[in-house]
Amino acid sequence: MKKIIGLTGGIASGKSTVSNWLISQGYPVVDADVAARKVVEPGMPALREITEAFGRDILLEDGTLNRKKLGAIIFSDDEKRQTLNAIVHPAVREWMRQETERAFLEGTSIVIMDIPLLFESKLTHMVEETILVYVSMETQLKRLMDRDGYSEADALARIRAQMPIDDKRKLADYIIDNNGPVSETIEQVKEIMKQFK
Ligand SMILES: CC(C)(COP(=O)(O)OP(=O)(O)OC[C@H]1O[C@@H](n2cnc3c(N)ncnc32)[C@H](O)[C@@H]1O)[C@@H](O)C(=O)NCCC(=O)NCCS
Ligand SMILES: Nc1ncnc2c1ncn2[C@@H]1O[C@H](COP(=O)(O)OP(=O)(O)OP(=O)(O)O)[C@@H](O)[C@H]1O
Repeated sequence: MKKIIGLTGGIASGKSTVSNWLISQGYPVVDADVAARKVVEPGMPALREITEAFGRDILLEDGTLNRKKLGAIIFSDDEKRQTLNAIVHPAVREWMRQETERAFLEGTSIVIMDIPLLFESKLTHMVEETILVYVSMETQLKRLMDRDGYSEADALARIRAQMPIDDKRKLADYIIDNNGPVSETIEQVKEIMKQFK
């Protein structure tokens, strides 16, 4: 039986911490953030569309996307974020579908899709089960600022660009509480994964 599990959470909630452990255990993880980088590489149609919408100044000198600049624009402007999403998300979905198909062809029975915007983008139809990596907003803000060095205002803008993580709790099939130490988080992941064996 083939199964696709959606792993989600808010920004800096600990998805990579969980998915890195799953990868270390041999589970195939298809990551939407990786997809979102692949589909805007030089030469890809989405990058051309981004330069048409945001201007050529959105590129670095070597022709790659200036992610820092684009992030500063889209996390402070809902309309511009929607413009970017409309360009990038269809290509991300297609890449995710292909990678998942490839993993199944290689013989796996479970694929984990790591999708930060699983609920916001209404992508639950792509998966059979949903796992939320949960932290309180306080922990989320602190970890985001510590990891990426954002000011509180910049970190809050990123958090507010997503569905409040407390609302995601109501939508998820499984919830992993990542407020404590990583070891406790991994114990919870192990318990959940037992059910899919
Ligand atoms: C704006 C961009 C260039 C900023 O790049 P940067 O390297 O700083 O961030 P990165 O891509 O690593 O994303 C970090 C996190 O930000 C959050 N995030 C990214 N894009 C969005 C968005 N459009 N809306 C809400 N949250 C987002 C996610 O939690 C993600 O895990 C980049 O995030 C992007 O291209 N976003 C649009 C694609 C997208 O929606 N990606 C999220 C998964 S599909
Ligand atoms: N249980 C924990 N205790 C302490 N720090 C943690 C814990 N879990 C994650 N972190 C740290 O918090 C930060 C965010 O975690 P991680 O990068 O896994 O989140 P993410 O959800 O993948 O983020 P993003 O949405 O930005 O991709 C990282 O610096 C990570 O090392």
